[in-house]
Amino acid sequence: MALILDKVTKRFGSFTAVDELSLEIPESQMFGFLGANGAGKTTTFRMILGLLEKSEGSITWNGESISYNKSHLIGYLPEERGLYPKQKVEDQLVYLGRLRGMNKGEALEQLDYWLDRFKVPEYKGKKVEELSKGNQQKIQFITAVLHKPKLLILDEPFSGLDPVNVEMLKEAVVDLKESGTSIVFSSHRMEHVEELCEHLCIMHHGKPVVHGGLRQIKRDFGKKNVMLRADFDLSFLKNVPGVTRFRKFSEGCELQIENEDISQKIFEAIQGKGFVRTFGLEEPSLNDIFIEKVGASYE
Ligand SMILES: Nc1ncnc2c1ncn2[C@@H]1O[C@H](COP(=O)(O)OP(=O)(O)OP(=O)(O)O)[C@@H](O)[C@H]1O
Repeated sequence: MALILDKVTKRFGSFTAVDELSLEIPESQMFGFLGANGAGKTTTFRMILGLLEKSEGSITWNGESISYNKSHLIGYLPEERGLYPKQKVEDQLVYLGRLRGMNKGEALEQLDYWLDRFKVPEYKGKKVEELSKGNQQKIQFITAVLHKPKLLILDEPFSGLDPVNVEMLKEAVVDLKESGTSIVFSSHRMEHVEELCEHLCIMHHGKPVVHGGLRQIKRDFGKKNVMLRADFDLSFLKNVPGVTRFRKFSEGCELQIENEDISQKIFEAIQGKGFVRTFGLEEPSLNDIFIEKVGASYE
């Protein structure tokens, strides 16, 4: 069973923000949504949650329509964080937990668990406005997961966090996935999606330009990368037929090649030229795939 979007479209007046989007998001997995600003990710999430009316199409979770406001099975971290600045963390989260079907004891137990896990137990009695932006985000994440949702939608969960907190949050979502939660998240950082997701979708102008399993997407792309480090100038390799991109860096270069066979030609071309320290054939990165399909990088 899964979350299924069938030809989902959202129009704002004459502008189409999401255009006949069909996706199958498998259960108990992590699904990544990539796309440039304005690609339609948040609009899609809001339609999945029933917070925004679809213009066309259908969305079902395990065969039934879903609504964030009616179901305690869904957790949501919105892009526009929405905690009350003047209220204490404890009061606010107990209140929100109760709205999601928990009693006070359960909400407090979960709150303590998460505050300890995020190494911030002292925030319990603080007002939200007293916390830094990144720490407010951790509290907002706890709000989304407090009631142990089965489907968790996270809009840009890692944005604005320092590297230590990014790791902490990543570990938390991996654990949630392993305990059976289905997680859908958006990110501008392709390496996060690459690291965490089995399935993904790259949105572009409201359409999915790439969609499916990460391994299959990379296999279908065909092109590979060759990493080279050598004690001689490698620039001549950009002229080898089948080399589609040449990137020089301090100690070597990265070549994008049309297919795996070209690596043999590269190997032959460097014979006898000097000392080669690294020669590696690598899968394309999601960034490579994004550049090819969308024509621009996020970074
Ligand atoms: N309420 C609205 N009225 C009119 N246009 C809207 C509305 N909400 C979103 N849009 C437009 O729909 C498009 C998709 O927006 P959306 O917020 O879904 O993008 P996104 O992929 O989440 O972008 P970002 O990465 O910047 O958050 C944008 O062009 C946006 O301006």
